[in-house]
Amino acid sequence: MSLLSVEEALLRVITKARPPQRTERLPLHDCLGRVLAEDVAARVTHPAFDNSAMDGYAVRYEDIAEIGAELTVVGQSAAGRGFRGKVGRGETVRIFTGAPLPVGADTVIIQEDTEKLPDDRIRTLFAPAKGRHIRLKGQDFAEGDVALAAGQVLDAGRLTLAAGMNHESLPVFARPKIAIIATGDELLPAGSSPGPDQIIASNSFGVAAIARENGADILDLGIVPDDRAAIAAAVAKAQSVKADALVTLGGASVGDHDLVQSALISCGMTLDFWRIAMRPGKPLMVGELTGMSVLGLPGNPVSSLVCALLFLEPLTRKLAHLPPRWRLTTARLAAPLPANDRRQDYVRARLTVEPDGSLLAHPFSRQDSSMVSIFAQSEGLIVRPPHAPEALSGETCTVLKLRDPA
Ligand SMILES: Nc1nc2c(c(=O)[nH]1)N[C@H]1C(S)=C(S)[C@@H](COP(=O)(O)OP(=O)(O)OC[C@H]3O[C@@H](n4cnc5c(N)ncnc54)[C@H](O)[C@@H]3O)O[C@H]1N2
Ligand code: MOO
Repeated sequence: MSLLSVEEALLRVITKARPPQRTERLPLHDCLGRVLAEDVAARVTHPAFDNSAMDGYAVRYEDIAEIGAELTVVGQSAAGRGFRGKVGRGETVRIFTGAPLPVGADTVIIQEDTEKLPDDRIRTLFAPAKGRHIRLKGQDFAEGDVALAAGQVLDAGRLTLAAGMNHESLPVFARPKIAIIATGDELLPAGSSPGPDQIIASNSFGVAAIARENGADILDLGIVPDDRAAIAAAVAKAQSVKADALVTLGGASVGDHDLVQSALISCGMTLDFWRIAMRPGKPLMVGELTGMSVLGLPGNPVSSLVCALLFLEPLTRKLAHLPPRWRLTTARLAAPLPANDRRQDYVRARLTVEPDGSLLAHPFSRQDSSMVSIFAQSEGLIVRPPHAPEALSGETCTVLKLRDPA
């Protein structure tokens, strides 16, 4: 059986996904990490008026071109309370950072470059260039300038700019809705008392976390038994809330109780592919059901998490209009690895930082895809391409980073 490569599988997941065009208007504080749905133009000009960048004195350049000029202080311009008069020959106005530049002045001399004389007079100790320490009206942006564009992700700088442009709310794309169904007769919710042969369903939490941190809202449809009608009922729920994607957990393999694929096909799903050359995660299934992307993840906890990182994360980001996240980096192996077979391997590893800032990857000796404790301790996954030869300690390897090393 020839298996689809990880790259080909990812390409197929991504090219078929259609990002929803739903938008909403949110207060700025709720916009962090959201994606702008429209271009945004400035409602004001910034700076709104010529103003001082420093605390000092507003002067006429021609008066202070020579060091040692003596000037009379005729008033004060503070932020929010400007000087209404005019600066004439031999005159200056005490000015503070952000305060409007008075009429007549064209330069600011900082107070450290002056000394006070009796009778409200000052002497200059330095001759700044003409126009020094002045922020000109509109030098940042002018009313009507489109300074933020549709598709941009809102971060600290862009939120500050939006507020500065006098927007209290912004039009953003709605977060895509992703429904999750855990399947398996053996599963019980976390916090319950497992009887014989029962286990706690854990995967939904990690899979939901991956979707959430990449911009999705989650609809956790809970646990359904290995039963076609029960699976169909849960799928109908996902359709009724118009989920943009459906993720199933478990029942993806070839056992007699692995019914997810056939149940979904009975519901009308078009199967795109099933099974890929990857470890863990071989039984990944991908399809489409009434406009909903469907990802069938394997039940083993580590398999479902690795598949979620490799396929659900990029799918979610596309549905959320977010750019791809670049998780790959390089490290040196702290231990040798055996030659690989035909499946691209994602080897759980701890990462440490060397004194020169480079990363060292320490593969765990136990890689069973049921061992969620090992995954939870891993800072990265060493990527072993299909048929990679044996790797020696100290060799450079590619790592998919899960979190920053401590
Ligand atoms: N004959 C073959 N057997 C298997 C193959 C194969 O190719 N031929 N593939 C293996 C691989 S690889 C994987 S991965 C698993 C995946 O199987 P399923 O997706 O059908 O998963 P289940 O059988 O439902 O569960 C596997 C394992 O994980 C536990 N599980 C399931 N759901 C959850 C959950 N939500 N939270 C925590 N743990 C869960 C379940 O109890 C099982 O122990 O198939 C291999 N078999
Ligand atoms: O690919 Mo399975 O996910 O090996 O355990």
